[in-house]
Amino acid sequence: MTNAAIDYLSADFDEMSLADYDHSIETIEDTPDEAKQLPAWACSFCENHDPMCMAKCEDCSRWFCNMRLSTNHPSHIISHMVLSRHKTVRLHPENSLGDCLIECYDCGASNAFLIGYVLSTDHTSMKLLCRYRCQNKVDQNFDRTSWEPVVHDSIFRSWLINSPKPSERPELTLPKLAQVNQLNNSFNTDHLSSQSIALVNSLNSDEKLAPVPEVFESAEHYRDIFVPLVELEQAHSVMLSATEFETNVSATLQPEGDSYIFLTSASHLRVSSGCFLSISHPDCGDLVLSATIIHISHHLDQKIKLSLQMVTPEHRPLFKRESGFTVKLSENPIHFLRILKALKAFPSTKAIDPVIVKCLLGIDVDGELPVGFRPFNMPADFCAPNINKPNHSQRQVMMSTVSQPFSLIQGPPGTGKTTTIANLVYFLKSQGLSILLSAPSNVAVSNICGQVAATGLDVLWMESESREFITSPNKHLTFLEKAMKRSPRAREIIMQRRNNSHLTDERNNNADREFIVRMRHRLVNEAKIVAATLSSSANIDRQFDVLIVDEATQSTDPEILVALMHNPMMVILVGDHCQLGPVVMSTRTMNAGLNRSLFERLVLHGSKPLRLNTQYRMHPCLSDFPSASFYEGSLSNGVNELQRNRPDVKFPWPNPDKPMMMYSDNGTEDLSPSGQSYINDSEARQVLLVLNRLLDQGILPEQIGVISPYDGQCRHIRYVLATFGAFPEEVYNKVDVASVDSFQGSEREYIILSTTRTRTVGFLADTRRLNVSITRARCGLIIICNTNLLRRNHIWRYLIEHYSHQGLLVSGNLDSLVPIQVKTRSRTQRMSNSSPTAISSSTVAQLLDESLKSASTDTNLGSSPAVAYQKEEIDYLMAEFERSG
Ligand SMILES: Nc1ncnc2c1ncn2[C@@H]1O[C@H](COP(=O)(O)OP(=O)(O)OP(=O)(O)O)[C@@H](O)[C@H]1O
Repeated sequence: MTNAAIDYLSADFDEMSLADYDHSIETIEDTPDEAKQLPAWACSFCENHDPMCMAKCEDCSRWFCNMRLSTNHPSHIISHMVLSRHKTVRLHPENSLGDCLIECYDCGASNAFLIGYVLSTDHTSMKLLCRYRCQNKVDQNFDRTSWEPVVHDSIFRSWLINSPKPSERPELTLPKLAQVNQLNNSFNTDHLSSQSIALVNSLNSDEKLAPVPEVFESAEHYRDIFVPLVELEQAHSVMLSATEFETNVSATLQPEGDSYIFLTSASHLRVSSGCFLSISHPDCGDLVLSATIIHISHHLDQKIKLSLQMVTPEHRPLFKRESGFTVKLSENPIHFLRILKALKAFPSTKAIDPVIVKCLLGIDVDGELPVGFRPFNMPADFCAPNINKPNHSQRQVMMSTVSQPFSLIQGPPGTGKTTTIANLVYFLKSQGLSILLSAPSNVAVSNICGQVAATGLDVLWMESESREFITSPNKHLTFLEKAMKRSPRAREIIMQRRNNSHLTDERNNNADREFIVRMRHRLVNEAKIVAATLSSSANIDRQFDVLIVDEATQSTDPEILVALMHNPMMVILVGDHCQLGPVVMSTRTMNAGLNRSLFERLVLHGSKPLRLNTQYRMHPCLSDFPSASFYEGSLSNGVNELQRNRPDVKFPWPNPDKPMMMYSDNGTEDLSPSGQSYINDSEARQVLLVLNRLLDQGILPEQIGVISPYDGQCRHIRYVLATFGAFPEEVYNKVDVASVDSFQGSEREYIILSTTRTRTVGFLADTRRLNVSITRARCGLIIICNTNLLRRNHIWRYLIEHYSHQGLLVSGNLDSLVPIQVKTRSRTQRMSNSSPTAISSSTVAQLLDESLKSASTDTNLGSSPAVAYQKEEIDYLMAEFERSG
C-alpha cells in the first residue's frame, strides 16, 4: 500500500461522519455471508461480478471491476493497481476479447499503464502496442499517430472493459474510498511483521490530530503535538515499504571493480543512493543478497543501472540468472526513532539551554541570554581566506547573527548562503567556539563541509556508516577516512571490513569494533568543527557551542530538535521558506502542519529573518520575476548582463537581449508507466528539439539541466533523448534530467523546464515549486508548458503575462517562432515591460500560504529523486480527489 493511497483515502475518511463510518463498517461486516455466494471473479471492493466489467490483477490474482464511485474517481481496478503498484491485468473469459492479458501485440510487455492501441489506416482493425518498444515500429497498415493509452482518465477504456455508471447499477453498494483503502491495506500486509501490521492499522484511525501551533506553551506541549504526527509518518513509511518490491524482474548481475552492477527494468521501485536492497531468486532457495545502492544511472529503454555494495558475502548463484528475480527495498526506521527519542526526552532534558528552548517554542525571551553566551563584534573587514569576500548584505547578516543567540538567515536563490555559513564558521572558530554543522541531507552536509574546508579549517564529517561506500565530494573529510589516516590499525580494520574478510572471526570482530568506537569518540571530542545530518547528529555524544543548520527550511520542526540536543548557546538556521519545504508523507500530518519547518513557523509567528539580498546566479532578466513575486522586489543582482550573455550562442530567443522564453505546447498528459506519475510526450519531444539546438551551439551537455515537476516525465524525457536524439547517447547522459524538487540547490547555465500537466494544475500550483523551477538557470531559461491550463492558476497567470508582455511567449517551429499575446485582466494588474513584475507582497504572502496548505515535500531522503516520486503519487491521487470534490 502506498502512502498516497492512504493520504487520498484518509482525506476522504476524515470527511465521513462517524455515522457514515459505523454504517460502512457494518456494510463491510455484513457482506461475508452474501459474498460466499458471489462468483470467484466478483470485485474485491464491491459485489459487481458482471463479466464484461471485470479484470483480474495478475500480480495478486484478485478480481476488480472497472466502475468508479463517481466521475473522475479511479475505477476499482485502477485504484487497486495504483495503491498496490500492480500493473498486469487479465480480461474475463466472457469479455468479447476473451481470456487474455492486456499486453503488447509485438513484444508481450504486460504493464497495462504502458499499453495503448493504434488503428489501422482503413480504421477496420486495431492493435495493442506498448508505448516504448513498439509504438514507433508499426507497419504502414497502421497509423502510428493514432496511438492512445488504454487507461484514460483513471479508468480502462470502456470498449476494453465495460464501465457502467453507478446510476446504471443501483443494486450495487459501492464502497467509499476510505473503505477501498482499508481493504487494500489488508491485501498488502503479507510481507509485514506483526509489529508493522499494528502500525499500519493505526493509519486507519479516525482520531483527529491537533494542529501545530505557532507558539508552544511548554516542552510537554511540543512533545504532545509532535509525537502523534511523527508516529503517523512512521506508519506511512512502513506502508510504503510494503509495496516496495517487484517480482519476476529481468536483470543482469555482474561484478564490476569493488562493487556489483544490477541492470534492470524494475525501474518503478523508488530507489535512491543509500537505499537498502535485497535480491532473491526462487531457484536459489533462501539465498538473499543484501546490498546498499551506491550509484544509480539511467539507461535506454527505461532501464536503470544500480551499483551495489554487497552486505552478504555469498551471492554467486545469482549471477547465472537473467530473469525471475525478486527485488525488495527496505525502509530504515532509524530516522523516525531518533526524532521520537528526542521528542520524548525533551521535557525532562537538561541538554538544551532554557533560553534556546524558549526560542524553539516561539516564546519571547525578553533579552535573556543562554548560559555562556556573549555577543561578538565582528570586524567590519572580516573575510575568511580562499572564499568570496562577503558583500554588504552578507556582512550585515553576519554581524547581526553573531550578536544574538538565535538567528534565522533567509537566502533566496544564489545569494551565497553557503559562502555566508563558511565565513561565519571561520569567525566563530577564531573565537574559540566549537561548532556543529548540520543539514537535513547528506548532499547539503557535503557541500557545506567543502566550503568550510576551503577556508583551511579542519572539519570532521560524521557520515552515517551505511553511506561508507557511496562516493560523494569531500569524502576525505569523513570520519572513516580520517581514522584510516590517523591509525594503521584503524586502516587495517576498515579495509578488512570493506573486503568482508572480518566476517570470519567473531572475537576479533568485537575487539575491532570497540577500537573503532573509541577512535570515533576521540576524534569527535578533539574536533572543533563537526558536521552531520540532523538525523545522524543523534549519534554524536558531546556538546557544541554553536549549531548551524543549512537548508533548515527543508527539515521538519522536530528534526531540528534532534540537533538541538547538543546544548548550543548559539543557533543559526539558514534556509529560504519561499522555496520548497520539508516532505511529509501523509495528508493528515501535512494538514496538521508537520510540513512546516521551524524556520517557517517562527517567521509566521512574527520573527523577521535576516535576508541575503544579492544574487550571483541568474541573468538579471531571469531574476526580475522571482524578485518581484517572492521577495518583495528586494533582490539585487551581483552579476550583470555581460557576465551572463552568451553572444556565441545562436539560439532563437524571441528577444536576443533576454535569454528566456515560454513555449506554449498543446500536447496531452498521460499516466506514466508506473501508474503513479505523469508524462507528456509532446513536451518531451519539444525538449529534445530545444536541447539539440543548444548542443548544436557548442553548449556542453553538463551545462544544461532539464527539469520537470514529475519524475515520470523525467524518465520519459530520458527515453525520448536516447531513442530519437541526434547526438550520441553519452552526450545526453551528461545532461542532468531531474525533478524540480531534486534540483533545489543546483544550477546550470541553461535550464529547460517541462511542466507536463494539461488537465489539472496539480502540484504546479505550489508557488514555492514555481520559485525553484525558474531560479536554477544562470544564462537562459526555456519553459515548455500548456499555457491554456496554467493561466487558470493565479501565480502562473502572472508569469505567463510577464513573458507575453515582453514578446517572450511563443509557439510554433523553433526557426519561425510565433509570439502569442495573452489578454490581461486590467491595466493596473498588468506587468510592465520595463519594470519587474509587480505583485503585491500581500498577494504573494497569501499565495505562499495557500501553497503551504496544499504542498507536500522533502526530507533527508530529501533531494533524492525517490522522494520527488512520492510527491507525485500524492499529487496524482490528491488531484483526483480534488476533481471529484
Ligand atoms: N560575496 C560574494 N561575492 C561574489 N560572489 C559570491 C559572493 N557570495 C556568493 N557568491 C557566488 O554566488 C554563487 C552562489 O553562492 P552560494 O553557493 O554560496 O549560494 P547559495 O545561496 O548557497 O546557493 P543556493 O541557492 O544554490 O542554495 C556562487 O557562485 C558564489 O561563488
